[in-house]
Amino acid sequence: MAAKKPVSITITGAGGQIGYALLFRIASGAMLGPDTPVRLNLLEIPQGLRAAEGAALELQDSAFPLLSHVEVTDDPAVAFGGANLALLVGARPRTAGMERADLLQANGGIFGPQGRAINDHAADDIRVVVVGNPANTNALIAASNAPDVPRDRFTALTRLDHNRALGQLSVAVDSPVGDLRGVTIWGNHSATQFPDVAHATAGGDSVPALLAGRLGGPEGARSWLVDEFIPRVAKRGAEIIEVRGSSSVASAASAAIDHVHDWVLGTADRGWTSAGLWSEGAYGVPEGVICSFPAVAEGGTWRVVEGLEIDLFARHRIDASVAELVEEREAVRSLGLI
Ligand SMILES: NC(=O)C1=CN([C@@H]2O[C@H](COP(=O)(O)OP(=O)(O)OC[C@H]3O[C@@H](n4cnc5c(N)ncnc54)[C@H](O)[C@@H]3O)[C@@H](O)[C@H]2O)C=CC1
Ligand SMILES: O=C([O-])CC(=O)C(=O)O
Repeated sequence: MAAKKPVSITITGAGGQIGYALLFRIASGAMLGPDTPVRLNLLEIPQGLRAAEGAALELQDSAFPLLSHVEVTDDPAVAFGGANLALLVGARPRTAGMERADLLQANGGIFGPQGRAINDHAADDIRVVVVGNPANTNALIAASNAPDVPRDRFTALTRLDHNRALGQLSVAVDSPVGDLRGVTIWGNHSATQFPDVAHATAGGDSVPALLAGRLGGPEGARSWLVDEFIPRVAKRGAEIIEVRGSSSVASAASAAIDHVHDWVLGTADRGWTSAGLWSEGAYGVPEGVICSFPAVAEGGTWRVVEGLEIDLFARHRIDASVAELVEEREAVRSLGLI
């Protein structure tokens, strides 16, 4: 049998923390499966090149049978040349005294040029996931600067929020995470996100009913969701920073791998997951923001799961997070970034 052609994967910010947690798992086959060789193109800024080069040395020392080549560069045209997949991790973190507009502008300087480089140099089947924050709006900037690439190839990572929700629910209803279905993260990867369990099941049983059974009825379940579950998931990033002394790294890398794995290989019979996708108007979300939706993937394409009943409580929460996405879009538009 002819050897499979390696999939060319660009990782930006490869010399950073999440990069270091990602590279070895991708090279081991965790993302694309045990029979798909990979070629890794690591993009860094000049200050980050040595760290990326060090990681490349360690990749060589790991002798991964699936790893065909590693390239380290600070030139986006080289890094995205022929790329089939791109994980955009490198971003400008918020520093003391920085307003949101400053952060959006600084990231516009990264994701605009990277979008153009993807447009001009990537392979026709390029698929992009943005991890670097603010992930949804950075993905919007990149997509808007890549007019020749179909919009639905640009996504933002909200799988970490989804996995966090599964982790919390697993404890709350005493069910293995693998038995949980029907959880959704709606909106922005920010504190306004809405982790929604109205349609969730555990081993086939309704999660709202299980919660009510454990928490003294529907009111107890509602209080737990509003006062504990939703804020815990939405603010988990801050909790990790406080406890660990630095932001989520391994869980973020793991979620990025889950996102790409499911996008390329499909969600099959595991039900829906959550992904930040270009809105075409589903659930009343305005077109042209990158919003987290319930989503399944098949044949390399994400599809929003439509037709879910949205009650008034959910509607308010979704609308609030979408309003933030629209505000961010207006801010980057007024800065001339999209
Ligand atoms: N969407 C999500 O669920 C999550 C997102 N994040 C975000 O991921 C991003 C990366 O986090 P870490 O790896 O911990 O940060 P880090 O600071 O350790 O690494 C970032 C790397 O990106 C590089 N970089 C900066 N500008 C670049 C550019 N223009 N091109 C290529 N590389 C560039 C830096 O040199 C650095 O090595 C942050 O924005 C963080 O907020 C973190 C956790 C979860
Ligand atoms: O909160 C942060 O700074 C990092 C992040 O996006 C997360 O952990 O969800």
